[in-house]
Amino acid sequence: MKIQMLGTGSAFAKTYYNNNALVYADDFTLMIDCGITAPTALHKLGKSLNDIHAVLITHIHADHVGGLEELAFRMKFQHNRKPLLYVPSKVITPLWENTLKGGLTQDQWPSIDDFFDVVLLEEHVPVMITPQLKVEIIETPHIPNKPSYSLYINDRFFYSADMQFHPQLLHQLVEERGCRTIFHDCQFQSPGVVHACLKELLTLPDELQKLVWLMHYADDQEQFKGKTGYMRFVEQHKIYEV
Ligand SMILES: Nc1ccn([C@@H]2O[C@@H]3COP(=O)(O)O[C@H]3[C@H]2O)c(=O)n1
Ligand SMILES: [Zn+2]
Ligand SMILES: [Zn+2]
Repeated sequence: MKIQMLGTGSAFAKTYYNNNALVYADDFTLMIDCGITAPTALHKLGKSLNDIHAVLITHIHADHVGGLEELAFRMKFQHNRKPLLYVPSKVITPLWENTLKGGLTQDQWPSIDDFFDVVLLEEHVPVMITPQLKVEIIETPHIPNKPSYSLYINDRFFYSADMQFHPQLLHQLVEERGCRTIFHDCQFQSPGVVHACLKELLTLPDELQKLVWLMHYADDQEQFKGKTGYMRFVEQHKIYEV
């Protein structure tokens, strides 16, 4: 499979788009998260919303779901179809009740099912989105009592959504589950609190750092080139085979 970040920016970055991704497999395009800037980033890449077959949501911060209202309305009015929406079961109610309902609902469309074909995801139950795209959600710590999920794809690629530093999970994925590439959010400022910060990620052993690519970074990313140990930066819009 291939992955192309629509953006690699932190929630408040202004020179990078929101940390959302396009995953390509079997002529199918899955968007991972759809933040405020996702429609603009797609436009910048010359892609139509109609090129997106499905969207997967990790948690309900606006840099991950703020573009869903536009996506839902434009799919309905311009493309006359309902996109597939993969959502962890613990996230579906807050996504509709706390994020989308206010803007989307009207008399004849009272429910999220009027806009999306929803597929609920459960931990430990991988889903075959296409024959070449297997996705498993892993609940990872981000904000207390707000469910947030990272992804383990095709038994070899870990995509953190927004998560606190969790070295045990990274070790387990690499040493016990065959993980070969890790895309990880990274906050430059310490302490991380709700994200892994660079200082924490630099405590990972060299062999693990070599698998790590940093994303979800702030506007001052350039200043940190050469200061990330063996970890590399993901570049937005570049296509990676993983
Ligand atoms: N307790 C919190 C909650 C939020 N935040 C900031 O708000 C951002 C929301 O999107 P994010 O990408 O999860 O990053 C969060 C923090 O920058 C934070 O720093 N501390
Ligand atoms: Zn975020
Ligand atoms: Zn978040």
